[in-house]
Amino acid sequence: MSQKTPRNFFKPLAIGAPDPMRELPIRLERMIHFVPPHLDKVRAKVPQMATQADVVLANLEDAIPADAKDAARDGAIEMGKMVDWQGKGTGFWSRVNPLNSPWFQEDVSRLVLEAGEQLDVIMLPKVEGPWDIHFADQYVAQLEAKAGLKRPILFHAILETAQGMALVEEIALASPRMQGISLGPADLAADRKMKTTRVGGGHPYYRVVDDPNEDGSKRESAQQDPWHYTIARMVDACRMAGINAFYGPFGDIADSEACEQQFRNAFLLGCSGTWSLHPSQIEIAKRVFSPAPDEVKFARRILEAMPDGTGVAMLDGKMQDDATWKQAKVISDLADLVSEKDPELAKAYAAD
Ligand SMILES: CC(C)(COP(=O)(O)OP(=O)(O)OC[C@H]1O[C@@H](n2cnc3c(N)ncnc32)[C@H](O)[C@@H]1OP(=O)(O)O)[C@@H](O)C(=O)NCCC(=O)NCCSC(=O)C[C@](C)(O)C(=O)O
Ligand SMILES: [Mg+2]
Repeated sequence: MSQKTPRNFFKPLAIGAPDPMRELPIRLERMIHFVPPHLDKVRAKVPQMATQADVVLANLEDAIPADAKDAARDGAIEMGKMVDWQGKGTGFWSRVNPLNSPWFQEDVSRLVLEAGEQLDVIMLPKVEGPWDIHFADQYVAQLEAKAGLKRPILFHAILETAQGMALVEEIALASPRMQGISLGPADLAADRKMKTTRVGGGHPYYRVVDDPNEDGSKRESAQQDPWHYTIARMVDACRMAGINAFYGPFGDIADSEACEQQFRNAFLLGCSGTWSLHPSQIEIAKRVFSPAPDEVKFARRILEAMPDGTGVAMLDGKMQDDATWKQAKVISDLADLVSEKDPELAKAYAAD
């Protein structure tokens, strides 16, 4: 048997570590905003970021130069103390360096021992299989016990390798700490030997061409989404495990239109949120990952038309039944969560 027994799955992995969570806390996580914590100027804006983003993340991994890793770690711990994260209802996460790097051990030990009470989630990059999660799980339990933490720290894995992709279901199920998974399109592209130099989004060469026209006129063609399979598979793995799927980074900061479309496709396919690398992407993510008022109103009409969620009803010529009731509930519940945080949208959802 390669799996733990059901009873042991929810036992703490170290004496004195907090009990693992059986249900994930219900949180609005439309965007995970990436902060380079070694830069004093950017770190100074963290209190402001905490009022704008649902989650603020101290990034210690890629994009932080090797000679700034120590400063980034110090900056991340300072970020933990700069804001009353739980009081504010904003998530505080950190992306640590990978397990095979010279920085992982110190990243995790210092974060848990010095900022463990504030830290909601550790993001683990380049996860290859469940063994990576098991190792980090045990290590964090030891540290939680040492720090006397009462609330367990959760894990978020990034899918960045072909092997991680092939084992995504096992990764999603590896521990009760698993909160979610994001797509890492840049590393994944490299590992798969995709011929791209972008961070997410489409590619002008990846397209479908219409059949030839009889008159020989120019054939229509359109770009396709090279991430469709990956995102859909990630969503299935996450939802099977009862955790959340997230899109990830969109590197062309200047192309807000393409960013919005990529985010929207992920939202429609089931993702709860995305990453923002630049302040301008926070607004895009907020727009996309909050359901549109028209959709919310229609969803609530479905719920009202079928109060106990069974039977059949017609709304505007469209058949509704138990399954559309469930779809409507997803949208309505998300709108409730958004409304708690956003009075403007609460008003728009409630308006006739
Ligand atoms: C892209 C960069 C260099 C452009 O930075 P910039 O300074 O050139 O941009 P700007 O437009 O000139 O900045 C305007 C203002 O916003 C500030 N600013 C700018 N960014 C931020 C930020 N994030 N948070 C808070 N403030 C920010 C910036 O400091 C400036 O402030 P100022 O007006 O007071 O001078 C910059 O935005 C940045 O460093 N972003 C984070 C990048 C990052 O974390 N990359 C790694 C994640 S993606 C990844 O790892 C891939 C993955 C998953 O692993 C895989 O696919 O494999
Ligand atoms: Mg990466």
